[in-house]
Amino acid sequence: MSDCKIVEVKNVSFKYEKEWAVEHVNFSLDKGQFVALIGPNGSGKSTLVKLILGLIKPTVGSIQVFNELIKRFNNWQEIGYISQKSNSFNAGFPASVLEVVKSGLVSRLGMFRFLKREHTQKALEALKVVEMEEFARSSIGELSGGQLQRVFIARALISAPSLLILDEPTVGIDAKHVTDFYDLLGRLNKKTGITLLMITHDIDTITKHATHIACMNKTISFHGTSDEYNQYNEQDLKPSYEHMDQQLIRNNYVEVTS
Ligand SMILES: Nc1ncnc2c1ncn2[C@@H]1O[C@H](COP(=O)(O)OP(=O)(O)OP(=O)(O)O)[C@@H](O)[C@H]1O
Repeated sequence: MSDCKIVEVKNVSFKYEKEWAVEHVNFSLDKGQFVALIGPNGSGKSTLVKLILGLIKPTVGSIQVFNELIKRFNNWQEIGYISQKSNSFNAGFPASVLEVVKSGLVSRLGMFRFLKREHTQKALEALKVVEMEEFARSSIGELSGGQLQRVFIARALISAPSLLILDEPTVGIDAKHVTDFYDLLGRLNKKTGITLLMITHDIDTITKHATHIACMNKTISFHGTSDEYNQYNEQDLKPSYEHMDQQLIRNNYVEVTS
């Protein structure tokens, strides 16, 4: 499963104007992994994701996606992205769930060319994957936060990406539905082999679902399997946010452990 590097970040640092937001990051994502990226507020997680998406360029270092340097990569359909902003989607927008999912084809087909019957079929299939097909004809405004996130995943899945990146997708979803949502992502990852990279603050629950955990505080201070992360925890070495702060201050950055 892990024969192909989906993302390879090599010694990347990035600064916005004067402040370094990301420092000396070495990080890779292998095919089929479900990686949770955790770390305190302002630790550079979203910045790392923006770098991987090519939205900003590294100040130092290089990034490859699907074995290609990011500046040469143009197959962006391979990457689905669900941003933090999707949580603030205008629920009053007059569209059905099906229409929202089909809009995921706009970047591939252009506006107004996603209305064919085969595209409706694809949208229904994507909704089935996220267990939301019964809501296809509902208005998007009728859905709960958790249901809305599933619809956004379906919208991302309709163009069949190999990598799906999610930036704090559970903000505003109640605890019970957060677990259901992570269960769904875990099933999606196992069934389809899609690679997942997700920023989250749900440190306590995410190890049950993700295959790997990466901890960030400007640099990557820990990157290993969820079991390795739990062992770290048992030895009372869990890279809690406070611990990560101290490490960062002491060492400036800490070597990746895997
Ligand atoms: N557009 C920007 N211009 C200037 N500074 C920025 C910008 N975006 C982020 N920063 C700064 O870069 C640092 C890293 O921010 P980033 O959003 O990547 O962290 P994060 O770990 O994703 O935080 P959170 O968990 O709160 O979303 C922070 O100090 C932040 O204030």
